[in-house]
Amino acid sequence: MAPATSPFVENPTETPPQVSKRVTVQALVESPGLVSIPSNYSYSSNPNESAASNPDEDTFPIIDFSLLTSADPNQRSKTIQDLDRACREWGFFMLVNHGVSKSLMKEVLEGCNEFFNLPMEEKMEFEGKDIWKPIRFGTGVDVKVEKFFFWRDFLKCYVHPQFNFPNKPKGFSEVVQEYTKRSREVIKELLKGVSESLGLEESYIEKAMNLDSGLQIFAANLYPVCPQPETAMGIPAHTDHGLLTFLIENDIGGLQIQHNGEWFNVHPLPNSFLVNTGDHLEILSNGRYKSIKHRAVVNNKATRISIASPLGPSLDTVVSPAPELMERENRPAAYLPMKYKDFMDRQVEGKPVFDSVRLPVA
Ligand SMILES: O=C(O)CCC(=O)C(=O)O
Ligand SMILES: [Fe+2]
Repeated sequence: MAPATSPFVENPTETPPQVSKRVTVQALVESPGLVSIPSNYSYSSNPNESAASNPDEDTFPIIDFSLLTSADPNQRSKTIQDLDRACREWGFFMLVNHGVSKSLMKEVLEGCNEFFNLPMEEKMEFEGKDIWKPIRFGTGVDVKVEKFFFWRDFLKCYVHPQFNFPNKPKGFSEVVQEYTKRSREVIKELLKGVSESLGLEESYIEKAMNLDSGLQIFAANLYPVCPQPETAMGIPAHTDHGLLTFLIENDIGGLQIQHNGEWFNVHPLPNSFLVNTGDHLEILSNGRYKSIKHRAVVNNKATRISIASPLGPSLDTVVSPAPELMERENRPAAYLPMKYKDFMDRQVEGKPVFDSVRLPVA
């Protein structure tokens, strides 16, 4: 187990000696004369990581939320078709005209910046290893790759069905409560469209996934300026475990997504939400919508902040492919049923959980 003096580990493990006293990336970059990164932040040797290119501007899907909620049935059904294509072909899209105000999004990003700039001892109050801790501050670590550390600090809070958030900086909790409430409403509306795009009744996902007590997380990521950006990694390739994730960032760029086996840089349009499908939408849709791998790289120019807010089923929901879908398509289940909480618990134990629920037909 980690010694008590080195608290910032995402998974219980021994803490590498190189960083035992240097607890966050932010503290590391503030140390005088840092010109190169400590060896256990060095990621370039991983053979699975490859360079990314930019997608053609007009190929990355954009969904106009106002058309999805339009009173004109033709516009709505056309948008549902676009949504289907975006989820099938990319698993990522930009959502525009979503109605969440520009000023609220800006306030949330600024508040996160203020939170990360609080004195260390104030943030330490929220430090912890237990993923079920409702408010958790820490730094990214990968115990599987030789105790490797990522160039990322984070604040992760469970914001629904119960709202948990630090009481500082002053007034920030209220801002985040409003932001997560508004984004949850938009995700729920999108999931109505997704239900229809799967040929299910509009409220299918909401009911089957018990979204009234669905798990929503507010995950703020801080990627400080890195002296050797090509060597470090912000977040390694992963999929998100919920249904849909909303992502915003402070216009710095760094997200890369996998598409047809290649990596692409994604720069969201100003004030848009970047939306991606998660593991449980893949399971529910019996593999029609794949949960797409993505990662965040770092840079040597400016600090990047991103905020991911995924919405998933309620923790006690057992998720399996929608029976109506399997019947209609005459396809067997490609995934085993599993309770959402068990799925998350297993993931933390480092087990390849998504691969273990996926059956050979997927
Ligand atoms: O920072 C980013 O762009 C990605 C963040 C992310 O994938 C996550 O928090 O799950
Ligand atoms: Fe993610």
